[in-house]
Amino acid sequence: MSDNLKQQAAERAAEDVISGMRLGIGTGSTAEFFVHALAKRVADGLDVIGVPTSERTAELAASLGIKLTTLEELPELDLTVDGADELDANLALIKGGGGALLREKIVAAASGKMIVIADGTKNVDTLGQFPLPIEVVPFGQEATRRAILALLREMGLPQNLQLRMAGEHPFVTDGGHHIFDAHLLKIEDPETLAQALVKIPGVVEHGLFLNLASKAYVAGEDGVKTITPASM
Ligand SMILES: O=C(CO)[C@H](O)[C@H](O)COP(=O)(O)O
Repeated sequence: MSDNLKQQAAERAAEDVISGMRLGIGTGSTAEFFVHALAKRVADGLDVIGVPTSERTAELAASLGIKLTTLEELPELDLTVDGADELDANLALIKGGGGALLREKIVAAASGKMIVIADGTKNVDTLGQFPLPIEVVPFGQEATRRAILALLREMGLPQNLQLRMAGEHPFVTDGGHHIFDAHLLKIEDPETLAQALVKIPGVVEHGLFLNLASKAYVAGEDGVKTITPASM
């Protein structure tokens, strides 16, 4: 069922794409539905060029005949369409469940607009039930972990960090980094946390996407709802 809802949200976003657009293309199962919907429109003559946010998305999009380039070649994009692990009413997001948060954030920030696509289970009042991914450089990782724990303690947040694993080894991102998943339960002040995390040496990026999304299509039993942030 949730797959069907993801597909509905993705297909709605594909309708917003017009010929000539330079597109950021997200990562994850919902984004994959978007890639399929986009590919159908490309087969019907839509002329777009995409920058994928992961190797996985690049492979799928290329196999379906979507023209691709890199952010080096095309550093300014019109629109990024991507999934999310959580979104609140203001379109603050947690992303990175699929491990692509760094490229996803760079691509979203280089885009004039970002549309989030999700099924209704991703909608939350307060971010934090989904563990917050924090991408770190492997060098000195234990020192970085301790610095993150000290910050969480200072902010009165649970000090529960898990190194993401892929079988017996740490999960490695497309950028060659590792990920700590922070189980925080409720992030009451995402702005302060976001600003403090990036100041820690060794932290490359985190999965709080704030003031990046301009619109979300969220699919539920009663159809696809459009959400825009109250503050924008
Ligand atoms: O941030 C992401 C990948 O890094 C994904 O967008 C997020 O994990 C949602 O994935 P899915 O659409 O499979 O539920």
